[in-house]
Amino acid sequence: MTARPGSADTALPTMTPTSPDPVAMPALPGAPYFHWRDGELWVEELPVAELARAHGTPLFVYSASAMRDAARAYQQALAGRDALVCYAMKANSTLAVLELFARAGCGFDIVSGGELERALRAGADPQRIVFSGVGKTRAEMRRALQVGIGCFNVESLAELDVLDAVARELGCRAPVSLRVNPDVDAQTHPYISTGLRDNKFGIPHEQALAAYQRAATLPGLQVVGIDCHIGSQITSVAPYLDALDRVLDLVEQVEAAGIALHHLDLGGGLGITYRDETPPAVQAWMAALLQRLDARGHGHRRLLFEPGRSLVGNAGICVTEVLYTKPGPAKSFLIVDAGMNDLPRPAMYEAYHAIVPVRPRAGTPELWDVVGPVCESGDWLGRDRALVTQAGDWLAVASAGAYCMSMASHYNTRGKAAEVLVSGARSQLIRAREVPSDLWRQERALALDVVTSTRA
Ligand SMILES: Cc1ncc(COP(=O)(O)O)c(C=O)c1O
Ligand SMILES: N[C@@H](CCCC[NH3+])C(=O)O
Repeated sequence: MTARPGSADTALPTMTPTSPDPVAMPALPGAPYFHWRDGELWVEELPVAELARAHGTPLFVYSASAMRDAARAYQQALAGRDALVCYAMKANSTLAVLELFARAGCGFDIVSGGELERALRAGADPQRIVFSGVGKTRAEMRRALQVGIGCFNVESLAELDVLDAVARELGCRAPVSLRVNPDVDAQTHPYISTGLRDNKFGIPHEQALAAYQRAATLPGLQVVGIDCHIGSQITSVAPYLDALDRVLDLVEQVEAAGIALHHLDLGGGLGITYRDETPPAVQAWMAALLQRLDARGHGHRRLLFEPGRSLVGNAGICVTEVLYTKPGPAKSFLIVDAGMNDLPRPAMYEAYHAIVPVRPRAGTPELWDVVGPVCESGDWLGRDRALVTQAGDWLAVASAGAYCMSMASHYNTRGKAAEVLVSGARSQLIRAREVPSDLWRQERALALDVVTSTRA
């Protein structure tokens, strides 16, 4: 009987083993960078088990080649255009990952002062940074202006006025795009849709022309472009084309009003395969956008993109150890050492991640709920997964490169996991595992006299 990571995974393509495997396994979504060799899971030219043994678990393992190739796919699809890929670093903001993308020629999309400092620390060129987000503070604006960032993606009229004031205080002009909310359904999970009129993001497209006219009158602002990001994990081209049409309608109106727009920022959001989704390849998706741009006479414009998930999502896995098996009358649980604090996506969005044994065993699979050690019933990583496993085994949670470590928390005073980056047959620890004292480093012992004894 073939061990499978879950009945739904049967939709994944079957991979030809490089040598006779004791147990044939379907390809992971992160293939070919994560692949089966000699009956176990490998990342590039290293066995995953070797990394787990060396660094312990939970452990995030990333493929540098997967990240580099993903960035290259964008750059190749944009070859011959004046374009910049700004990695949306919220997807995975570990410094070494940022350094990798900076060296690959990417800029960055940031959403906080913290992300700005991380990007600078990683060697980012401030001119290649765009600053999105609905709640930028004055202090964040000031710092971004002082370091000379490329563009603020302004998300409300109120923010325009504040940015104008901050820039004038500093005696400079802030480069701005307005983030337009085109009211387009991205057909994704409601929590990660951002381009509908009900969402908090962007300036409603009906108000955008007036907003541009206002921006053009403010002396602290320099209008440079237009921006639109409609959501995340988008798996079809149609919503992008709808949004692009709305953006181009606006570009034409804004320029007819005498306001020049230098660049178009078309955001990020391209989806990846977690289970059986079939998002368009970057090349095909981009070709459709470029064709529409050309057809409408805007092909000469500078283009910015803000991809996150599609650059890193399938470039990472999380390796976790089975601590206990807990068969029960209603449900059988595999209790593993990674929890919702490490991998929040299932708890937050009921998201699916494939889960496979690092060293598959032969046998008859049983159905398990894979759960973490955190004291919440929502602390699950996978439900009803068909697995052959036992305590002490390592499991790999696939597609864990995006929105896992960057959304990890310290809940239950659990330190964050370690991270390893692999390139060929070499690996580097890029984040050491946190120890408890790391977690209370900023806390202070009680000094106030607030406790009176309740004892008689
Ligand atoms: C403004 C902005 N740009 C880019 C992204 C990146 O999205 P994704 O990771 O889906 O490519 C996001 C997240 O949805 C975002 O909010
Ligand atoms: N955190 C989400 C994506 C949100 C993108 C941010 N705008 C996820 O894990 O899928």
